[in-house]
Amino acid sequence: MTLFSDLHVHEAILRAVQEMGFEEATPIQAEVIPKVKNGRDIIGQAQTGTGKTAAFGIPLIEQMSQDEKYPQGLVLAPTRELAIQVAEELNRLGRFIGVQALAVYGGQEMTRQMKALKRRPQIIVATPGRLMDHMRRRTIRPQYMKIVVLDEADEMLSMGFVEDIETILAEVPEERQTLLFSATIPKRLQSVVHQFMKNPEKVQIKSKGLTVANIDQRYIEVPEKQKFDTLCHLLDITPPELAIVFGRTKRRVDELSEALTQRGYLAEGIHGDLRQAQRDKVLRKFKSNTIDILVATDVAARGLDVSGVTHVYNFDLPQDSESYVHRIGRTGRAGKEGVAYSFVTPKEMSHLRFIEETTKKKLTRNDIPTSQEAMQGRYQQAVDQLIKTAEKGNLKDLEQIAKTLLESYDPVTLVSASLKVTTKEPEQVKVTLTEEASLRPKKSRRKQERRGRSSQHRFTTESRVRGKRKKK
Ligand SMILES: Nc1ncnc2c1ncn2[C@@H]1O[C@H](COP(=O)(O)OP(=O)(O)OP(=O)(O)O)[C@@H](O)[C@H]1O
Ligand SMILES: [Mg+2]
Repeated sequence: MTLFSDLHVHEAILRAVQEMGFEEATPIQAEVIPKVKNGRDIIGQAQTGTGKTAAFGIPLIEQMSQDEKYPQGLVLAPTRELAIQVAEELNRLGRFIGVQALAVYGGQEMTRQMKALKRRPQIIVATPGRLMDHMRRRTIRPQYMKIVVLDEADEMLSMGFVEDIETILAEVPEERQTLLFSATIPKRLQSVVHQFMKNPEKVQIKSKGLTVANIDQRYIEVPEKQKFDTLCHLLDITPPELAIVFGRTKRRVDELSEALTQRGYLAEGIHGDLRQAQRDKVLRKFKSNTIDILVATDVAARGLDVSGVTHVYNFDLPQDSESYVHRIGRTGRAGKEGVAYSFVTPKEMSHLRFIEETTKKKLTRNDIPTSQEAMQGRYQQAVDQLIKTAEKGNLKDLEQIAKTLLESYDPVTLVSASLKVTTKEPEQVKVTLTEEASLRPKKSRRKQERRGRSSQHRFTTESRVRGKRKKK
């Protein structure tokens, strides 16, 4: 066990860390913090939800000086939501030491960002496209940057941001320190990565596989047409606290969130074609538990840290095993337990085997849940609701009515009837989703790696659009 004080973290940051409730450093933090302080370039790989943000955030904040006029630290992130989240975490860590971070991302008014830049934050957290806009307008000058962090580096590089990152780094002083983090750093990207770095040291937290042990990973072999009922049944059998359902395309996400709403679940969708204000609103509702199901494309797969996510459903199996790792990693964070279900069509079974081989983790097979099981689940929810209400008390107003009813009916009939009234109706609403084609069988990993970087194919509609980067 390593305490933050053992790592000689600045006192003001120690205070912040305490307030955030961190008792000890996670393994990646314990390894990375001293190394960054020594000035090394670092490639940090550790599983999802293990505190990589603070691993780079703490030493980054420590090296910012308060009297510089220009930003000295830069964090690049692949999505807007992640940029916002990382800036928030840095601001929490930096609040007592007086270091500020600002998120700068597409879809937000330029004027607003320019105004915020006038407050002279020491750290800029940005999506690459918007940062380049600011650099062109000279509203952000990278000449004084000392440290650059590429969070979710593999995603940014395989998304088609390589040129942007090259452009950005060309303007950052050579003698900078470069840090690169992700839960997955595929071999095929290592040569790209090295071009941005000086003799980097790889820090990899040893683990059995790419995924965390506290996620219970299951799969259900299910024909495309039965996926939706299967999802509803699972939601009824074990209602999640918060759940994320991943779909392959934007259309899929729209249709799914609509269908779930029709069936009475509190769900909303998020994807790259929505206006930023809408994306923010949906995420806010999810974080505040106003909705309990977030339906998303891979735009929500990377880095997002929402506490209380108990379940992830891969409604559609992802193309890449990296995407699988990150999607399911939205649960089981910071040592908590989580469950991840993946729906696999019969034709996709070989693709599932490929994912298992890459992540070094076998998934547990589950049968398709039956309507009876779902019905039992709904009854159980009614029972829970009844007991909760009974235990809460404050039922005085109804007591007399209850007594009168008991004079004419027996208690068993009455309780059964009240359960029936509170039980959620079974699937009456007919729902039809546009069918998605099964994924083509994936080549074996070795063959794929031999084919080199050209094999970073990304077939999904979402990724193709994201590849154009402005749409992110
Ligand atoms: N030392 C710590 N003790 C307890 N909780 C921590 C600690 N460090 C970070 N956390 C919390 O753990 C959660 C996950 O951290 P973080 O988002 O940095 O994970 P990550 O490794 O970047 O995951 P991902 O690969 O999904 O991006 C956050 O809520 C963070 O505040
Ligand atoms: Mg992260």
